Amino acid sequence: MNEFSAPLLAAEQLSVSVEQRILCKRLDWQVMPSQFWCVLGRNGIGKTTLLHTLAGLALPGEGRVAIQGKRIDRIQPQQLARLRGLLAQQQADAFSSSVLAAVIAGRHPYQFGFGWDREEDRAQAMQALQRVRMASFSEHDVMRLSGGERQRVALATLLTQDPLLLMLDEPTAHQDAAAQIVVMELLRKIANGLPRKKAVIAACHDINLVARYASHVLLLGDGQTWQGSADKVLQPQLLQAAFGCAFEVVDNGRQRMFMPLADTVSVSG
Ligand SMILES: Nc1ncnc2c1ncn2[C@@H]1O[C@H](COP(=O)(O)OP(=O)(O)OP(=O)(O)O)[C@@H](O)[C@H]1O
Repeated sequence: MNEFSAPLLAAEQLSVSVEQRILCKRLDWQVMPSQFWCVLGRNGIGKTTLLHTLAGLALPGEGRVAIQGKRIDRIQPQQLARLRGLLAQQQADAFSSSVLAAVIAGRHPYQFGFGWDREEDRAQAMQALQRVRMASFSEHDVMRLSGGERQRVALATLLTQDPLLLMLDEPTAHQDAAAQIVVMELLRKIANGLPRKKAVIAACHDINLVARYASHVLLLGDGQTWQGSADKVLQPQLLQAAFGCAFEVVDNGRQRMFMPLADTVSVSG
């Protein structure tokens, strides 16, 4: 097995809990290079907790996570930061900094000695800002950005970190309609990019963006998960089982769209 045919990420019999509640039980899951997985499921089902566990930021209740065949808890932090990176759902800035400085921070897994940034680090950071359409903000203060702008700057930081496995918690949540396309196109391009060594996992809420861009879907339901190609998992009956409401499928000839049916959603308090 070589680096292209071996799983980039493997979860084996992974159970994830919060306090006494089991969010995910004995999950077996493999992410191969060049795949773009989206994780779907209702609020509070455990997408963030699962991503944090897969990233090695939280311990699993049972089972294990391996990246390129190596247990994640046995990988040195600097090496781990080259293998996987996580875009958190929200960014908290405790102090002022320029956008460019915040993005250059993504180069830390490659810095040694005093850790001063090199010209190539700056160039890489500027290129990442261009890819997320934020280059003109490079000298702005991160504390003065809008929510959507700040999130795209965080995405640029992840791009400069340049890990093999990009994990993103709701990367389109704060983005307008056009910016959502920019973000999802970028993620698909990264997964598909030559030499096909990378993969993307993104927790998402927009089923139609997922249908348009993801190659694979992990759908979390209560005590149950469904996984596979996006076409296989994005089925109205599976979505209904996971979200508790019915979906109408509209096919415009280019793409299937999933519309939740309002009269199947319980809105009474
Ligand atoms: N630190 C914590 N302490 C206690 N419970 C927590 C903690 N963090 C999360 N939870 C609970 O764990 C469950 C899963 O939360 P998580 O954030 O993983 O869900 P999610 O699927 O990402 O939700 P959303 O779609 O709303 O972002 C929720 O019920 C949440 O209330």
